[in-house]
Amino acid sequence: MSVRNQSSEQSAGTLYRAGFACFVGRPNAGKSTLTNALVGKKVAITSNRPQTTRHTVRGIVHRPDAQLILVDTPGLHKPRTLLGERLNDVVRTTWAEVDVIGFCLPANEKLGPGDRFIAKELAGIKRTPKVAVVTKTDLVDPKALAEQLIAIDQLGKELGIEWAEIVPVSAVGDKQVELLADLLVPMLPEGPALYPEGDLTDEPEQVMVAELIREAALEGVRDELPHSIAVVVEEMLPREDRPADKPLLDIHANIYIERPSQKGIIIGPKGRRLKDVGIKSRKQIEALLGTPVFLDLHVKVAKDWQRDPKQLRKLGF
Ligand SMILES: Nc1nc2c(ncn2[C@@H]2O[C@H](COP(=O)(O)OP(=O)(O)OP(=O)(O)O)[C@@H](O)[C@H]2O)c(=O)[nH]1
Repeated sequence: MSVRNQSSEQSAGTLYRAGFACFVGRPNAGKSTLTNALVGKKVAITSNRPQTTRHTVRGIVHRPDAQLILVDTPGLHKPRTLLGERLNDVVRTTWAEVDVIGFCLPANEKLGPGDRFIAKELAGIKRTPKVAVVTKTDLVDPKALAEQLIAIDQLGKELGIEWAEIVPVSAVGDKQVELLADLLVPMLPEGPALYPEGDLTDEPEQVMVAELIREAALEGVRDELPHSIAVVVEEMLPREDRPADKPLLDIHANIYIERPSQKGIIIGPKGRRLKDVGIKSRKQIEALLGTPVFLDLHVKVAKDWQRDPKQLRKLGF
């Protein structure tokens, strides 16, 4: 078994690498926290670069030697319906397309049926390297950690998964997060950066909120409006005079389209579509920010915004 510690030798070499990784694992395994720890406070603005990946980019690790792009996969579920099976096909396709998969397993919980279910699926993905990431190591003592490492090693043997690495990390305690990046990078293909460094922002919440609205607004009309919508969050303010246990966040956002003729597509008959976009994205924003939200959406025309540098700047590109 090769378990990596900070003292392990690190990859040398001057080649530049760029590629994709995704973290999988059951709910609460620590995937988001780890992504944030790797990427830092900045998140990717990817709205205008659909050609690079079909997957939602969660964050980009920029390093002198590499660019590691972390993408989201939808969760894998025990399929009970045909739709469930189709969704799982999407997950498998993503797994086969990324350059490396990080399988997150919390150090403080015994391997369970949920982990096994995902591991069995991973075993079917032969070509993509799989790294077992033992998360939340700050919550256990060395003995418990050692036992978990052995259990994961055995799980791999039992299911025929060859772990490229088994790496214990603590995202909260900032232990071995850097090492994890060092181990993932050599698994990426050689090649130039896929995103310019400027594609990062310090305002993750605002950008993510705009991105959620944009996704919802594009749903079902992608063919008609492929890249011609942009969303700008104008204001995010807690509503005044609310009791402390009933906060409300007011969010005002504009959906920009290029031509007046596109307005009808976004708004829909009797405004129904825009209303649905509002309901759907509000739920997701509430889940993201953990607070009730009042979402005020407006549709505006910014003529030919994709071709106008001034407009592009205003729209955050
Ligand atoms: N102590 C400790 N807690 C952690 C660590 N990483 C994550 N957590 C906590 O574990 C919980 C779940 O973490 P998330 O990062 O949201 O897990 P996730 O896998 O993204 O969860 P889903 O979004 O439900 O799939 C949160 O309460 C985190 O604060 C860690 O390194 N140490």
